[in-house]
Amino acid sequence: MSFSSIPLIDFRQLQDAEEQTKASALAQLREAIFLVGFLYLTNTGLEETIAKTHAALPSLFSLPEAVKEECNMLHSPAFLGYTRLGAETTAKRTDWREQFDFGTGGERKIDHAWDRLEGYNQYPDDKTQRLVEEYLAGIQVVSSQFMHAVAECLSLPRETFDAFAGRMSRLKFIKYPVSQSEETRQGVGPHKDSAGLFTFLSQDDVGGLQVLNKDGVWIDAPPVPNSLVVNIQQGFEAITGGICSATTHRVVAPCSDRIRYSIPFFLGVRLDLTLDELKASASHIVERIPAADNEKKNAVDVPSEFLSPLYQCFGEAHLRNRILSHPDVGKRWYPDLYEKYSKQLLV
Ligand SMILES: O=C(O)CCC(=O)C(=O)O
Ligand SMILES: [Fe+2]
Repeated sequence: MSFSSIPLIDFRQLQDAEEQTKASALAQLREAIFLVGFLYLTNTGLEETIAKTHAALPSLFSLPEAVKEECNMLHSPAFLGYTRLGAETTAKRTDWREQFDFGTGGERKIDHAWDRLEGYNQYPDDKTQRLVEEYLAGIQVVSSQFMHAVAECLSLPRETFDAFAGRMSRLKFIKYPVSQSEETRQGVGPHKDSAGLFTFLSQDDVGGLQVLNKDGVWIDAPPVPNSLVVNIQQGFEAITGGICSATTHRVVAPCSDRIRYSIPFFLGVRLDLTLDELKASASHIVERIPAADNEKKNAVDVPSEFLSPLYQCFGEAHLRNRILSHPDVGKRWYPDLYEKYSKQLLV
């Protein structure tokens, strides 16, 4: 099978009262997730919140440098806060973007290094805090209902994936400046999202997002008005025993003279889960997953930290990913782990 376009799934139809409509939407969802590997979600009911948030991004990123620097991610062992242009690395190259990371974290008992990933937000101002809180309130409901639909499309009880949900989900506001040279064309390099189960990404109308299809070919995910691009993350990949592989994607910086803004939400997974535990607790899920042919994709793909036996649990794999993506933050808060992970090859 070859896929050069991305399926559109109507969120409202996934919970339609009319049985036939719902069954057909669930069948489309099943094919999109397990055989194609990514999708656009429409009709989420969040259109107004999303439009309002996008409208606020240009002035947020135009705040004085000193205000943005005050909430620099360097102050946060949870990797929350502001990242200036040039401070982030993916696939060993510098990403050409600026961003704010937020989360649904808070007070945690710290037993392991990765427990520190679930920490406090840093806001540049009250207006941004209100926006983030409104966005999170809406997207948390949609993402949780989406997970219920994923279970239903496998003929599993609706709540099946609730047991895997993490305490912390993440939200980012991203700005990709206009790229002026070949070195700055990597908006973000090829990667699989590592924070959890699924990503719900709102992009503006500039374009530049690409996903790797099952044939191992990069295809454009062009802007579709009022939609969210849904990607599979490494947490879901691990729950499915690696059968449903995480979506590899990247952003090639816009060649146009326009700045690009995007807003990804990463639905979190439990940091304490281990691969061994999953083998025991998720076997009834794995047996329902339709197998896709990933051979060509795997030949050119980036590795999955979550599936590596090098890490004790999801939390450690996610922490490694954060430390290597934000090396300045990693060196500051986790110097020993930075040394260790930066020398370690994924197996
Ligand atoms: O900005 C985008 O469209 C994608 C962002 C992304 O993949 C990420 O931040 O993980
Ligand atoms: Fe991503």
